Amino acid sequence: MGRLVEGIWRDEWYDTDSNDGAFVREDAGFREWVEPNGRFAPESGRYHLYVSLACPWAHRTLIMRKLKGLDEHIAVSVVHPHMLDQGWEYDQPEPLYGFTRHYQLYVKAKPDYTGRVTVPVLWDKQDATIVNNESADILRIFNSAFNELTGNTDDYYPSDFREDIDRINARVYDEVNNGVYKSGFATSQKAYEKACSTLFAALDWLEELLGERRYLAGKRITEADWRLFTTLVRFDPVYHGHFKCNIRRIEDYPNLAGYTRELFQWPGVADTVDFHHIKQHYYYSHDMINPPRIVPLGEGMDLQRPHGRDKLR
Ligand SMILES: N[C@@H](CCC(=O)N[C@@H](CS)C(=O)NCC(=O)O)C(=O)O
Repeated sequence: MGRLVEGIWRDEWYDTDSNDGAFVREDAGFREWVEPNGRFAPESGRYHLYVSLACPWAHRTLIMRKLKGLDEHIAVSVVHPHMLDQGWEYDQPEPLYGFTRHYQLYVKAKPDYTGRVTVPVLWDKQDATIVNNESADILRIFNSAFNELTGNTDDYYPSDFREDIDRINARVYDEVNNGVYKSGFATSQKAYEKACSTLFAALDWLEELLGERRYLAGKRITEADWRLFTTLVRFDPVYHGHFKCNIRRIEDYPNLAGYTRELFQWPGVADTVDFHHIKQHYYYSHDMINPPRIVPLGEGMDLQRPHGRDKLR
């Protein structure tokens, strides 16, 4: 694990000391957009998506790529699940430049880049650069930018739901998606307890909401659901133990558990979930949390069971 400083790789762990033991996530460095008549036009085969199957942020983009029928237009490369002293690496050299380390892409895009080297990355083959490395943006790009090419106009950020979606996303991002990391990467008891209690208060809120609504924003599935799902599906097998988010399991929340199963069973989605990568990545890579690197056997809840969410229709 490390970061680039002016284009040079440095092996270092997150700095929590300057924040009283709390983990603070760095903002993504590339935030361009794919749009008709823009620098990055929506074209088939022009973009490449680099992901980790373990990473919840990258996972969202894989789901949206699937839901929006982009498989044949945007190819994908997957990093090895273990993120060690060279950061993310490729088992086989990646297809565009033969790189074996993910940071090489960042240096190619910006030779003096300073910052973390993360997945997902949406890469433009034409200009040989990173278009965007923020999953929340990539979701929205996939949601609408390629509609003319695919003919798929399914909308996961519909205008009349946006206010609700944005409000829900804001809390889910800070307290749940990032909340599990704040709990797991905390290096002081106080920072851990704060993150973990905030996380479970948010899960309690979601449990109640999902008792009234089939999906987070109402009757219709939206990006807010897919953003939450990738954290929920990792929760029982990884975050509950490895990140010490152990006040309850998702399985102990009837509505959240049924909802997680429904989203898992959504056409195409189960294929994007890889528990081997998920468990190997977290338990093996974070040796400061798990020094012997033992990967536990359990895989969490049975996601194939009927979800029973139809009753909320
Ligand atoms: N804001 C980014 C965060 C992405 C992110 O942090 N990805 C993790 C993997 S789950 C990563 O690549 N971490 C490497 C690092 O922080 O050095 C997004 O949502 O796309």
